[in-house]
Order: sequence, then C-alpha cells, then structure tokens
Amino acid sequence: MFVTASFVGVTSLVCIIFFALVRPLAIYVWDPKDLRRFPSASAWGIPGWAGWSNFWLARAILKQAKSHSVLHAHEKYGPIVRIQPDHLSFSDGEAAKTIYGFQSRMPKGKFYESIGDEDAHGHILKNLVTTDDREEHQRKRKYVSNAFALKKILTLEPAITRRTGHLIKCLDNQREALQADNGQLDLYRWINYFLYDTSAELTFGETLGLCDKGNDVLDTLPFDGSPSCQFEGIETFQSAGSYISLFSPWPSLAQKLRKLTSWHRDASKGKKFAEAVHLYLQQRLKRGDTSEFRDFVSYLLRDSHQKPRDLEYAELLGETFVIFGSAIDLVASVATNAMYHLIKNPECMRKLREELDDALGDTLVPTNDQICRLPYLRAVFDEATRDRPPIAHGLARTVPEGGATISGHFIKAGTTVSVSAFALHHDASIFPEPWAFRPERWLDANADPLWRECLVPFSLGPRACTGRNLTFTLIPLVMATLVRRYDFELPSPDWEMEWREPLNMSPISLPVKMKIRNLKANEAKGIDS
Ligand code: HEM
Repeated sequence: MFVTASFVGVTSLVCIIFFALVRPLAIYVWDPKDLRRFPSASAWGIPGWAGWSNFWLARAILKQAKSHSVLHAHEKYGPIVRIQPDHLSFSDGEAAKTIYGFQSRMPKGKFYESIGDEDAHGHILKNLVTTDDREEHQRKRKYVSNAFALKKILTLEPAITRRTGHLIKCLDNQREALQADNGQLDLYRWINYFLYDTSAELTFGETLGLCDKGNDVLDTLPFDGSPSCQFEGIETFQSAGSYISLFSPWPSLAQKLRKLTSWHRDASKGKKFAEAVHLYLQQRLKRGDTSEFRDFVSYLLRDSHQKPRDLEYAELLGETFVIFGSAIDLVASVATNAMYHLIKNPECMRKLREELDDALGDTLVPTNDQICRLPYLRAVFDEATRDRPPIAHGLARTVPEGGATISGHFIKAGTTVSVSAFALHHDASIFPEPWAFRPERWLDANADPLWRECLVPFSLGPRACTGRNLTFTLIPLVMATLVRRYDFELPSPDWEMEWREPLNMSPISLPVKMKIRNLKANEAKGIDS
C-alpha cells in the first residue's frame, strides 16, 4: 500500500517537473513556432523567464495581479510580449479585431479547459463561455440570444427598477446600523446584495432577499444528498476563481493539479457555489413557469415556440450558473468602480447630478428611457469600464491551421494569442493620462476615433458578451439612483480603493459614509414602501 502510494507520488512529481520545467525549456531552445523573435516578460532579473517557463505567469496569478503584470510587461517590452512559452500578448486595437472580430477563426484557447470542471467520466464540462467548438457555441448561444435581446431586456425593466427602489429602502434603513459602525457601510457589498437579488429574480423569477438580510449568506443543495449548508457568496465566488486560475498556466495538467490539491481550503468553493445555483434551479423547476414574467431559465427550458429543449441537467445547470454569476460579479465591479470615482472626483459627481436632476425632476428611480440618452452618465460608465474592465486578462485564443497575420507579424498555427483589455485601456499612446478618471474624454467631439475601437471590456465579435444590453440597463440605473439619493464620503480624502484579481478583477471594498440628500426626489417616486 505504502509502496503504491509513494510510486504514484514520485511519478506525479516526475510528470510535473517534466511538463512544468523540462518540456517548456526544450521547446524554447527548439523554437518550432519561431517565437524567440519576440521579447519575453521577466521578473527577478531572470532572463527571458516567460519564454521558457510558465512560472512567470503563475507568479503573477498568485499575486492576484495577472493583468497588472501583463501591462507592465507591455510598458517595458512593447506591444507584443511573450507571456508564456507558447503565448503572445498583444496590446493594440488592430490585434484585438484580428483575434476576436467577426472575421476571426480563432477558437478559444486551452485556458478555458483549465477553468472547467470534469464530469463523472472525466470529460470537461463546457458552457457558453468555455466551449471552443463552433457548432456547440452556436447551439448554446441560440438558447439565450432571445433572452438577452434589447426588446426582452426592456421588459425586465419593471423588475430592475423595483429591486433598485428596494435597495434604496434597505440602505435608508441602514442608517441606525451606520451610527454604530463608525458611520461607514461597504457600498461594494451592498451593490453585490442588490445584484444577487436582481440576478436571482431575472434568472429564477424569485429574489434571494439579501438586501433585506444585509448579508450574502447563501444556502446549498449538496449534489451528494448531504445536509444543506450555508456560505458567504462574495468570498466563496472569488476564492473559487483564484483557486481555478492558479493552475491555468498548465491547462493540460490543471485537472490533475486540482486533484492533487483537493485538500486546499478553496478547492471545494466552486462546487459550493454550484450547489447554491442547483438549489435555486430546483426550486424554480418545482415552481414551474408563471404567466406574468419570463425568467432566463425559461429560455433554457423552451424555445420561442414553447417547444422543450430537453437539455441534460448538467448542461442546464452550467448555463444557469454562467448567467446568474455574470450578472453579479462583473456588474458589481463596474458599478462600484463608477461610484468610487464619482465620490473621489466631486467635479464629475457635480456634472452627473446636474445632468440627472435636469432630466429626472422628482423621479428617484428612473426608467431606462429617461437615462439611456444622457451623455455624461454614459461617459462615466465607459470610463469606469475602461479604467477597470472586470475581465481584464487577455482572453486566450489559438491560432488556427495555416497561421495568421497579427499586427503585421505572421504567427504559426497552435500559438496562443490574446489582447489584455486592461493593458490596451492603459496604453498612454492610445488613452492619454490612462490612470486619470476622465469621463470627458468620451465627450470630446475631436477625440481620436481609435479610442472607441480600443474600448473592449465586453470583447468583440461572435464571442463577445451576450449580457451587454442588460449591463447597459442595470449599471446606469443603479448609479443614477444612488448618486441622486445620497451624499457619500470616503474614509479620508486620500483613501484609494484596492483591487484584486482572483480570476476577474474586483474591488476589495468601498467603505463610505452616506447621508440622504436634501432633494425634491426625497418625496421619492419609485422607493419601495
Ligand atoms: C460589466 C459587465 C460585464 C462585462 C464587462 C462582461 C464581459 C464579458 C466578456 C469580456 C466576455 C467574453 C469572454 C470570453 O471570451 O472568454 C463575456 C462573455 C459573456 N458574457 Fe459578459 N460581461 C458582463 C456582464 C454580463 C452579464 C450581465 C451577463 C448575463 C447575465 C453576461 C453573460 C455573458 C455570456 C453568456 C458570455 C459568453 C458569450 C459567448 O461566448 O457567446 N455578461 N462577457
């Protein structure tokens, strides 16, 4: 028994050393894809580190600073940098169009396999985001294309405004708690509670009540029939992301590495989150459809002629997980970032309030129609996504058979290529003063049209975000409501919000003091009573 265990251990170690060190080094020297002509990112003075080892990227991921590290590599080495032995990162808008645009034939890279889970037979489960198969993608995309069409999103507006009004009511009620806790409240958490509730209502037809509870405790329905347990949604989602992304530099080893580290405290967190989605989905299936409201799950269950799609349960759960989760984590990051910069820059806040007060009169929770054409509100949204695109890292794609020319360089088939939205958005030659929050840059009639093309928070082409219409409705609406209802104060004038990048880029917290503004809107059309 002991001999078998040590044999397995030694064999695993030898395999890991071979795949993680020896093989990449040999490939670097052999250079079959002719990649040595490009500079390799480095650190700690190790020459060409990222060119012959995946540990440069693994180190950046471990520090939760993948996108910052790639940005710094571009600043140091130029617009094309090797960030893994077989991975080139580009930082220009033309490359983004070639790699992701509608003309591109580049499938998703191996990275997506590394973040997927295995089924009972050892096959990696693919969802709409992770599948690299064109036909499978088209089939899955068809399920949700109607659900996310603008016409449909507009029908969700009453639910979104109702949830926004309820958020305001709950925040108003927090005033007593605020007195107790140094007068501060973590706005990032509250935006999350609001989005959990809203996403649950849009996805399953029923809210979770987190704004009422004032916490992010979720229940599970364990897959193995064990008793239900509770966990904190925000922390669990992010720890799960940081655990799976840790092994992403070695996609072919990722599943094995996960098994070897299954003792790690974050190893079961993704499953825990999936078990919560499983609970809400089961409850939804038991409730059945309602005639008044068509939730996202109903689009996965039936087509537009009401014909059942008969998806296997694992697929139904996987797609539901993507929709439910995307409408929380990514949206919370952008909305929080916009609020932070507005509070930090009183002149931006003043301009936005002026625009909103003129347009909205005494309406506190506006309709999409009232705010969708407000230029300054849109400019704040664009600047917040430029400053911190939540999917900040480069979305890996594989160069197909026959190779491809990217930014004037011929790249051989099989090479992984990507453009990091974060690096592109902070390229000073494209966006002057990239670290300054300046919504005005989007309003300048003489602005370089290149800027618009280089703003890619939702990616481009056939694999771009399906949830854009929902995001364009949700974030401006909650932003407009919050800035009109409250005056905010940061812990100190020089306080700066900190970020981490477990998988996506997220703020850590946004502690603020809040006061209800002295405004006509306090008579409050739209606050839930
Ligand atoms: C600020 C908010 C959001 C941002 C920045 C964002 C960004 C992105 C990006 C960059 C992709 C491409 C991912 C890749 O190629 O790997 C993507 C895909 C996707 N997003 Fe979003 N997203 C946001 C909100 C949402 C929302 C609210 C939903 C739905 C409720 C959603 C659903 C999806 C889906 C289903 C895909 C896969 C599309 C496909 O491959 O066909 N996203 N998103």
